[in-house]
Amino acid sequence: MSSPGAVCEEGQLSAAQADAFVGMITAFRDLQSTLCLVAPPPETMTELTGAIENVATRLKEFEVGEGERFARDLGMRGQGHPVLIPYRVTELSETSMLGSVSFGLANMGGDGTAHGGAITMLFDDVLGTFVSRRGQPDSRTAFLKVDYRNITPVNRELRLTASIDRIEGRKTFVTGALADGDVVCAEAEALFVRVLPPQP
Ligand SMILES: CCCCCCCCCCCCCCCC(=O)SCCNC(=O)CCNC(=O)[C@H](O)C(C)(C)COP(=O)(O)OP(=O)(O)OC[C@H]1O[C@@H](n2cnc3c(N)ncnc32)[C@H](O)[C@@H]1OP(=O)(O)O
Repeated sequence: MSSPGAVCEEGQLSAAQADAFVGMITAFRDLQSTLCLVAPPPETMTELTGAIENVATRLKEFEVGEGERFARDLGMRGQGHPVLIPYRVTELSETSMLGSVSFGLANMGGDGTAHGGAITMLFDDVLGTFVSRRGQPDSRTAFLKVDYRNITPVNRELRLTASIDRIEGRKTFVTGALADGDVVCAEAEALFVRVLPPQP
């Protein structure tokens, strides 16, 4: 079955590899979310811990070097990484981006709202990827400021916007926002600086 929204147009993976990997990551995310909801008896937890350890042991058979790892195929917009928040890009121009995102239960801080750190991580990933595509590749976050304007609900489709404000030499200044309908949940302001060789 094809995973909805699997995107790898810039990556090295074939469509079949990308679909299969995103499927595995999606199952892992479901596990993380489920863990936030349950209260099993100790013997069940011991049994399931063994099952999870077995999966990790099996996967370790396929460890590869940097550059060959599927999770680093960053063309997949957060979908191919077990911890990043997956999002969709619906419009992309030279200086702006529109997309959508939904935080899962595993990203919850409390009372059905997203953890502030998860929101900041989303902005870093979205703005960094956007700068790589439309600003300057090989840039790193120099600063990232987030204003939490209102609570950010989990399990709800939110609007994600980003724009490049200006480029000065190696510096790309960007802003981003996350909104629930007309309500602005959070806003971000960031500077990405293009690294110079031999910087890693
Ligand atoms: C095939 C295609 C694929 C496409 C799809 C690709 C996808 C690919 C997506 C990646 C998506 C992941 C996005 C995550 C991105 C991270 O999270 S990166 C990790 C977090 N960031 C870091 O670890 C950065 C650590 N810091 C550093 O490495 C260095 O401090 C930096 C940022 C490279 C800058 O150091 P530097 O190169 O020595 O530059 P430096 O001379 O200090 O500063 C350059 C200029 O920036 C200014 N500046 C530097 N820092 C600051 C600051 N904090 N505040 C204000 N100004 C500053 C300086 O004042 C200077 O300004 P000018 O004098 O030129 O006007």
